[in-house]
Amino acid sequence: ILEILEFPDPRLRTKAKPVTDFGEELQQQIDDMFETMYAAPGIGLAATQVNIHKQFFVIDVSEDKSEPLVFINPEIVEKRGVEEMEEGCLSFPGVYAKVQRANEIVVKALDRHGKPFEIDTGELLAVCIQHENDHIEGKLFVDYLSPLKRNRIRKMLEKQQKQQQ
Ligand SMILES: O=C(O)C[C@@H](Cc1ccccc1)[C@H](O)SCc1ccccc1
Ligand SMILES: [Zn+2]
Repeated sequence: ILEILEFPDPRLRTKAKPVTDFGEELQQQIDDMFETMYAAPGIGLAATQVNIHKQFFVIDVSEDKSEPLVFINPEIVEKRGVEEMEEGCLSFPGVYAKVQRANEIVVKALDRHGKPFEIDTGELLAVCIQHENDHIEGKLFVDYLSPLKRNRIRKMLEKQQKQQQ
């Protein structure tokens, strides 16, 4: 289980680098991220959140952990429509906020063996891909909120973190 960075940790703002080596280290990191995501529990987890600054994330929106997906060096090549969803984030325990995102997207990425693939998807999977893709760009869902709301969330989490020290 990997430790998940919590806002306002500045490392969450790091821009991840493209993956070039698909060897053992990456394979182990992918397995560790799935284990961490399922344990959270969550339906997505980006490498940035566990302080690995490489461009990849894992997702599984299935009910029974049956559809693990790995997106490496992802590129969202098309966005259509708009939908609003109440989002959570493993880096913001207990924080939920409405975010508007495209409701249909086309994504190009590499799988864990470096093989290119493309998917055209919508609904929860599309929202999750956009949420995770933001993470590897150092963008967080609170960036879509007003500065007032973002500061309130920061103060609340800093208070929570002080109590845990
Ligand atoms: O990146 C993360 O922190 C994991 C996120 C992924 C996510 C956020 C918003 C909307 C969809 C996915 C969540 O912690 S996973 C928890 C969750 C579970 C069911 C539905 C929405 C979020
Ligand atoms: Zn998140």
